Amino acid sequence: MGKRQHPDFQEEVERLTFTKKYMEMVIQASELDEETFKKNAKESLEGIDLKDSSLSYLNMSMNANLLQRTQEEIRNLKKIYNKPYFARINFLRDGKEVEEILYFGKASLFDRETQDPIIVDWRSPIANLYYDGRLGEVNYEAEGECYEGNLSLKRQYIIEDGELQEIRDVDLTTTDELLQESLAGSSSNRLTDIVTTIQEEQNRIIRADLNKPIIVQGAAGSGKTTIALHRISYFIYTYAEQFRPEQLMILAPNNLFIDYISDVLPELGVDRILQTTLIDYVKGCIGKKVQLVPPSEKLSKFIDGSLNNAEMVQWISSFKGSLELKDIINRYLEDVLQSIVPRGDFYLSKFKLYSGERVEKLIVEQYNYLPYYRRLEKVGEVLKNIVRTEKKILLQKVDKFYEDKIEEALFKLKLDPAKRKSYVTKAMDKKDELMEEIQKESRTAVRAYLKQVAKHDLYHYFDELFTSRSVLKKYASDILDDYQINFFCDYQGKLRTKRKFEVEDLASLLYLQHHLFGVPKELRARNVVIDEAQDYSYFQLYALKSALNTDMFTIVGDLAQGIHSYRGINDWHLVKEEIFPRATYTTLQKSYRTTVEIMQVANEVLALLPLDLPKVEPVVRHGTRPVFYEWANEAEAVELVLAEISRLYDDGMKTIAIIGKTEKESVKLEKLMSKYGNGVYNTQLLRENEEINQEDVVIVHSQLAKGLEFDAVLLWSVDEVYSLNEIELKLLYVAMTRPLHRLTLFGHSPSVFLLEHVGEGLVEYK
Ligand SMILES: Nc1ncnc2c1ncn2[C@@H]1O[C@H](COP(=O)(O)OP(=O)(O)OP(=O)(O)O)[C@@H](O)[C@H]1O
Repeated sequence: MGKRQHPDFQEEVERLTFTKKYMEMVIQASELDEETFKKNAKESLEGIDLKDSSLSYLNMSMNANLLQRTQEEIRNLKKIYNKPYFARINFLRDGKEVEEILYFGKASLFDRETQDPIIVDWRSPIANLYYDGRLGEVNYEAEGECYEGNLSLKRQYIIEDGELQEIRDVDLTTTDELLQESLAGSSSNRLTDIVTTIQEEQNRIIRADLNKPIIVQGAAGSGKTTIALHRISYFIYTYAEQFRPEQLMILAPNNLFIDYISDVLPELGVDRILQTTLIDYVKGCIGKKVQLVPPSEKLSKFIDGSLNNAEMVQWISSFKGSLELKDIINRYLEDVLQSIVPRGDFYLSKFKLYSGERVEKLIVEQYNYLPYYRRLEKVGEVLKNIVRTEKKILLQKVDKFYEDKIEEALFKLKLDPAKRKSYVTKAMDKKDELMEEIQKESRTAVRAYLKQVAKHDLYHYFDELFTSRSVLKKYASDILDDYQINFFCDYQGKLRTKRKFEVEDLASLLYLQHHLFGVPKELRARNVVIDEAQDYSYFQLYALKSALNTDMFTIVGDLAQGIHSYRGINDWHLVKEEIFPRATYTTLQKSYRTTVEIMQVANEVLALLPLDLPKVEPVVRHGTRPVFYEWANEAEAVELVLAEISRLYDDGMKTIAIIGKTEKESVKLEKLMSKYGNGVYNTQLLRENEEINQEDVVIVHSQLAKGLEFDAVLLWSVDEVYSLNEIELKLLYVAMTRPLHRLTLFGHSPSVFLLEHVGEGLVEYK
C-alpha cells in the first residue's frame, strides 16, 4: 500500500490538525494564565502584609507553584507540537460498549472541559498496552488494579514538522517494521529516544518495580544506556510529587559519555538531573582535591606488559575493590569511633554536669545514624545546652551557699570581730572567684572537653590504615598474609609520597568519608543510575549505597565489555547477593545496534572469552560482511583507509570512527593521517573531556569508544596487535560492536585482529 493510501489517512490528518489546534489554544490560554500568575506574584510581593506574613507567604508560594506548573505545561506542549504523538491504540474495556481511542505522545494533554485524554503520556500505565500487548485479549495494571479488555488496533505515525507522513497498523507480522527503519537510520553521535519502538523486553525493564533496585546484564547494543535513561524518565513521571529531578543521579564512565547522552534527557522530559562520573562524584563528596593516577594508565601497562610484578598489582587492584577490604575498614572504624569518645566526665568548674559514660552512649549508640564527626558536634550541642541551663542554677547555688555562710558568720557564730571580718571577706572572695570561674568556664568548657579528641582529616585515616604495616595487620591479619600486607602498605606508601590515589581507592575514600564526615546533602541522590557498571568494583557499589543511604539503583552493564575486570565486577550474582539483595536481575540478549554480519564476527570473539555469556542475537538487519585489508607499509595503510572512508561517505555513512587499540596507537594513527592523508578528511583525536565533532572522522582508542556508536568503524592496527588474553579480547569485542552498519579492518596480517579464530566466510579479505 502506498504511503498515503491507508483508508484512514485523511481522518488521521484531520485528527492531527485538531490536536495541533487544541494545543495552540491551550498554549494561548496557559500563556494568559502565566501573565496572571506573574501579575499576582508581583502584586502579592508589593502588598505583602508584614503583620500577617504567614498568609501572604502561603498565597505567594501557591501562586509560584501554579506559575511553575503552567510554564512547564507550555514548555512541554511547545516541545511536542511538531510531533504530538507517535502511536494510537483502540481498546475496548471489559464491560464497556464503546472503544477508547488513545494517542500516545511524550506528554499528556486533556480536554479542558471533559478531561478526556487527547494525548496520553507514553509513561502512563495504559501505554503498556501499546508496548506489551499483542492484538486481542490484553490487560494492564494501574495503581494496583488490573484492567482487562480487547485491543483491536495498534497504529504508528510518522509525523515530521507537524505534518502526517505515514501511518502503519501493527499486527502480528509487521511489528518490527518501524524498528527496522529506525535502526537502518544513521547514528548522529548522539543517543536518541526510542519511545516509538521500545521493545517488550526493554519495556519490562523500564517499568520494572520502581521501588526495587534492578541489575541488567545486557549485550553490546542491547539498549542498556537508552533504557536506563527511559527508566529515569518513567520514574520522574510516576513519582513527580515525591521526587525532584535533582534527587536523581546518573553515573557515567566519563565526560565524553555525558555529552553523548546529553540530548536525550531533555527529549524525555528530564533535564535537571545530576549527571556525573564516579571520580567527580567522590571528589564532590570529599570536598577536596583528589589527584588520581590516570585511570587508563594501569590498563595500558597491563596491555603492553610494562608492569613490574603484574600479578601482585592485579591482586591489589581487585583487593581494593573487594568487600573484604570493606570489612577491614569496618573493624578499623570501630577503633576510630572509640578514639573520638572524650575521656572522663564533663565538668563546669568543679561541678560534674554529664558523665563520660553518657557521652560515650551518645556517640556510640544514640547518634549512630550520623557520621562520626557530626556525632561530636551533636555532643557539643548537647553539652552547650546543659551548660546554658545548669550555669544559672549553679550560680544561684554558689551564691546561696556563700551568702548562708556569711550570714552565719555575721549573726550566728561567736567570733571575735577581726576573725569574723576575715572570714566574711574570704567567703565573699571565694564566692566571687567561683562565680567568675563558672562564668568564664561556661564559655570554654565544652570546647576544652572536646579538645581532648585529636581531630584529623580524611587522608590521615586513609594513610594510617593503608600505609602502616602494623595498623593494617591489626585489622587484616585473618584476611591477608604478611607478604600481602607489606606489599599493600609499600604500594600505598609510594602513592602517598606522590600524593596520588588510584581510581580503585575511590571506594575506600568514599566509604571513610561517609562514616567519618558525611556526604553533602545536595549530593545525596535518592535514586541512581549506573551505566557501564561492569567497570565498578563491588566495594565501589557498596560505598555508593552506604553513602547515599538507599539501594534504589538501576545498574546496567555488560561483563563481556568489562575491560577493567581486574578491578571490577566479574559476577552480577555477587552484586545482588552481597550488595543489593532486593534487586531484580535480568538480561538483554538482543542487539539493536549492529548488523547480523558484524555481530557474527563479534560473537566469535565473544566466544573466545572465558565468560559464560550466550551469543548476542542481532535484530535481523543485514548489511555487508566486515572487510579486512592487508597493508605492507604505513603509507599504503593510509591510502587504503582514505579510500574506504571515501566509499563509506559515498554509501551514505555519516559518522565514521577509526579505532586504535590503545591511546598510544590512536595518537600514532592521527599522526599517520596527517602525514600521509593530505588533509583530505578532517580528523578529531578524541579525548575524555571533548565533545565529538560530527563532521570529522573520529580517531579514538577502544577503551574510550566503549558506550559510543558510529555508522561505520575502521579498526586499524599499526604497532599494536590484539592477543588472546582476556582484557585484549574484550577491547577487540568493544571495538567491533561500535558500528551500526559497516566494519572494516586494516592490519599487516589478519592475525592482528585474531581473525584466524573467526569462522570462514564471515570476513571478506582484500
Ligand atoms: N527499541 C529500540 N528502538 C530503536 N532503537 C533502539 C532500540 N533499542 C536500542 N536501540 C538503539 O540501539 C543502539 C544501542 O543502544 P545503547 O547504546 O543504549 O546500547 P547499550 O546496550 O548501552 O550498548 P553498549 O553496551 O554497546 O554501549 C542505539 O542506537 C539505540 O538507539
